[in-house]
Amino acid sequence: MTESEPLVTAAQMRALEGAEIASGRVSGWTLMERAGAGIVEAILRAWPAFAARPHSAVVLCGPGNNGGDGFVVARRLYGRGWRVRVLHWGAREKMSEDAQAAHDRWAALGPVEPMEPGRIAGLEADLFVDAIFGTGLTREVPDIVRAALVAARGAADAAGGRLVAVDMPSWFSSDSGAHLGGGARARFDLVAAVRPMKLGQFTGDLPNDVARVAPVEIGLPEPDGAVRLLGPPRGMAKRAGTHVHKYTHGHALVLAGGAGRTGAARLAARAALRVGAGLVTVGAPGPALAECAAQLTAVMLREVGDGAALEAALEDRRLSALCLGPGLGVDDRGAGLVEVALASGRPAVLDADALTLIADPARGLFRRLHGGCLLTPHMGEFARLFPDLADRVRTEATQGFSRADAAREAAARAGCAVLLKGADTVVAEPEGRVALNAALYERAAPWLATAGAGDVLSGLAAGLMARGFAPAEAGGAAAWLHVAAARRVGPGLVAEDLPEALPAVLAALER
Ligand SMILES: NC(=O)C1=CN([C@@H]2O[C@H](COP(=O)(O)OP(=O)(O)OC[C@H]3O[C@@H](n4cnc5c(N)ncnc54)[C@H](O)[C@@H]3O)[C@@H](O)[C@H]2O)[C@@H](O)CC1
Ligand SMILES: Nc1ncnc2c1ncn2[C@@H]1O[C@H](COP(=O)(O)OP(=O)(O)O)[C@@H](O)[C@H]1O
Ligand SMILES: [K+]
Repeated sequence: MTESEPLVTAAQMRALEGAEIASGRVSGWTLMERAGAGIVEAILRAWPAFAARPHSAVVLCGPGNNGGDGFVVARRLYGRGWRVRVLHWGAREKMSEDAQAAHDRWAALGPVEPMEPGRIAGLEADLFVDAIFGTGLTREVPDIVRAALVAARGAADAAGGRLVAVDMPSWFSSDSGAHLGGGARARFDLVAAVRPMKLGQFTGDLPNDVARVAPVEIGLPEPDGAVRLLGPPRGMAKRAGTHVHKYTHGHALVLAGGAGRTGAARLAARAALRVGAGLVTVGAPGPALAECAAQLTAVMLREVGDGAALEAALEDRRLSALCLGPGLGVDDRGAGLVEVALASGRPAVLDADALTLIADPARGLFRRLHGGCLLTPHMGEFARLFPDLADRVRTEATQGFSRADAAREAAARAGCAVLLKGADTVVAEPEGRVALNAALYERAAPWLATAGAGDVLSGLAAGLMARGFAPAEAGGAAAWLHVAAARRVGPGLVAEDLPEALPAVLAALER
């Protein structure tokens, strides 16, 4: 995968393909041929034994161009000496011209059998290919498709074979990754994803049922307005030079809650320092100072009892970013700090308790958000801030409404960047740009589901904002680094490990 890979919706894919064909640069038939050939290559790369000698395959073809791709795959495998059976669901005459051509070229080589699920269960093959629906899926699949995919998975398991999806496993929304197969489930060993890949391959339910996704290049140009799948962040190295000193890299202030509750802010502060802020200070109320002092060394400490104290601290213009939320408390002191922080216009990460405070309409904080803010909610906090959008993710995902759509709309309303956390973290900007950090597939980091991991994330973002990165850029880089650090530590990870794993992650980025 490239450093930042575009992810599109079905509509964007159709527009891109349509424009490319209309331009005369390429025909639909050529695209289908490239897709089929590329999918076979992806399969052979995934399992070297398949490349070493011919095996056997069953290809399930549907009524649209995804089925057309399936016919090309069948022909290509046959050409490599494979034993291939093709089961078709749909009428040839109703297919597009290109898909009909693919059908006919296969039909000159072997039979096209009707797709009967009862028959699939008894088939023995090393490879089952699902080419029933791709980006054209619009609603819940019919029973026959459900039964066919379940039967294909069962037959593959019985024969020690693999189940591969062409472009999309046929019962998922390519826009939201929502499952459209009722209660039926099947594990897919590979999704061979035509480029640009689809948003639904990296969010929603789909990643839970797919072992890996391999991109298939067919030569379409870069689309506009795509969600960006984040790769390693650039520009993380600290600038060198004779005029560079710690203040060059900014000063982050992390505000802590009361005694006995300062752990979250200390975690965030440590992360901000490790990610390169020149200085980091924890601002704590008087009764919590002793506890913080006992725990902090490189991170500095200052008493910040209330909003007025924060105002005084902010007279130091070198304080270049604030972090509020982890362990802050949802009382009047917390609200006062959030109010002063927002009024100062200083770049600020707002997480956890700060989000709860902002969600409370009686406090009137939401309308004070500005372009220098980054909100970092998990889905629960997001639902407090944007209940209607959270509802839509739940109820309209089957119609294609994604977490990315929700975050985009949320950022527009808030007038600032919104980072919605999860294994599929999305970062949206008010102008509509969205990036996705996928802790999925070869980048899975299940160990991040541990208490305090979110506090570290807000510290990372605050540290990067202190260094001068814009909120969305800082959020995206923080999410990527967070996962990279978690993967370095692996099983047994606790939140304290994450900042300590950063030097190795940052060093690897500089190599
Ligand atoms: N867009 C592109 O640039 C390219 C697309 N290609 C392939 O074409 C696919 C998209 O093809 P299509 O747009 O023809 O769409 P699909 O082949 O995904 O499916 C569309 C067909 O399924 C029917 N259908 C949709 N949902 C249904 C449901 N729930 N129950 C019953 N029938 C349903 C539609 O009426 C239509 O006949 C891609 O996924 C990819 O595999 C490739 O051939 C190459 C290039
Ligand atoms: N299964 C998972 N895979 C990858 N990342 C995860 C997973 N679960 C949670 N995370 C990440 O871990 C962090 C958890 O943050 P949060 O929900 O605020 O928890 P806490 O408040 O306990 O720190 C988020 O950055 C989230 O993206
Ligand atoms: K498919």
